[in-house]
Amino acid sequence: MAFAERDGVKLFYTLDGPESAPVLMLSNSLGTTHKMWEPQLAAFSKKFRVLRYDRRGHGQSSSPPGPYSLDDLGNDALAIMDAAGASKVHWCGLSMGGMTGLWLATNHPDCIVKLVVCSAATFMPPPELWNGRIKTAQDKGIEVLAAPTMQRWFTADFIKGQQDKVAFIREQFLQTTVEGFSGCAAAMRDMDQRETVKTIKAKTLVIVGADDQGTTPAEAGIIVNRVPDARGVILKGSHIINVEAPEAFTKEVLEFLG
Ligand SMILES: O=C(O)CC1=CCC(=O)O1
Repeated sequence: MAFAERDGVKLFYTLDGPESAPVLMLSNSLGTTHKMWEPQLAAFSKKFRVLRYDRRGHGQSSSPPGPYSLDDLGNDALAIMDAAGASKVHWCGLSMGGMTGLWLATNHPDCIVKLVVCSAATFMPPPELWNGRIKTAQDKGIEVLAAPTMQRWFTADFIKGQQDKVAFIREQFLQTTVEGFSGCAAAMRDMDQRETVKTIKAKTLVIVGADDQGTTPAEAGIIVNRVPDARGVILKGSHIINVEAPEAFTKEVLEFLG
C-alpha cells in the first residue's frame, strides 16, 4: 500500500504478485474502489505484478473539488505508474476505468502494452443525465443514488441471488464522497473519444455484459469498430461484469494477455 501525489492530490495504490512480472494495472469504475477487482486478484497476481488504485474522489485517495476531466484521471494514472516504477503496463479498466484506458492508449501510447476495456463507451450523452445525478448527490447525498445504481449495475437475478456480492459493491459506492462522485460524473459528461480512439495502436479487448443498459453492447461495438486492432466479447451479466461473471471475465482477460 502506498500513495502517489499529483498537484497535491494523494492517490492510493497497491501492488500484488511477483516483482519481476509484467505489470497489469486495474482501474475501477465510478463509485467503486480498487477492491472491486478482488474476484480477479488471485488469478491475475499469479502471472502479473498487479497494480490497483483508487481514482481521485474514491476510497483512500483525496477528493479535491471538481469538476474533474478525463485528462485529470489519465494523468493521475500516469503519476501512479511513475510512483510504482512502471513505465509500461497492460491496462484493464471497467467503465470509467475503461474510458481512462482509452485516453491513455490514445495520448500516451508508449505506456500501454495491451488494453482491456470493459463496460465502456467513447461518449456518454445526454449531459442532463450526469447533471441530474450530480445535483441529486449534492442535494440529497450519495445514499439516494445507491439503489438505482445497483439496479443498473447488476441484473435482477444477480441482485436476488448474490446479495453479498452486491453488498460488497454497494458499500464501496456509499463510501464515495460527493465531491468525488460529482467530479467524476462531470468527466463522464464532458468526455468525447469518438474520433480520438481511431489512433489507438495497442491490441485491445472490449468486454461487455449482454444486459448492460448504460454502456451497452452497441457502445462496445462502436469501440471495436473504431479501435484498429480490437475484438469484442459479450458475457452474461450487466455492468460490473467482473463481479457478475467473474470466472468468464478472468479467463477472457488472461487468454488475451497471453
Ligand atoms: O453508472 C453507470 O451506470 C455507468 C457508468 C459510467 C461510468 C461508470 O463508471 O459507470
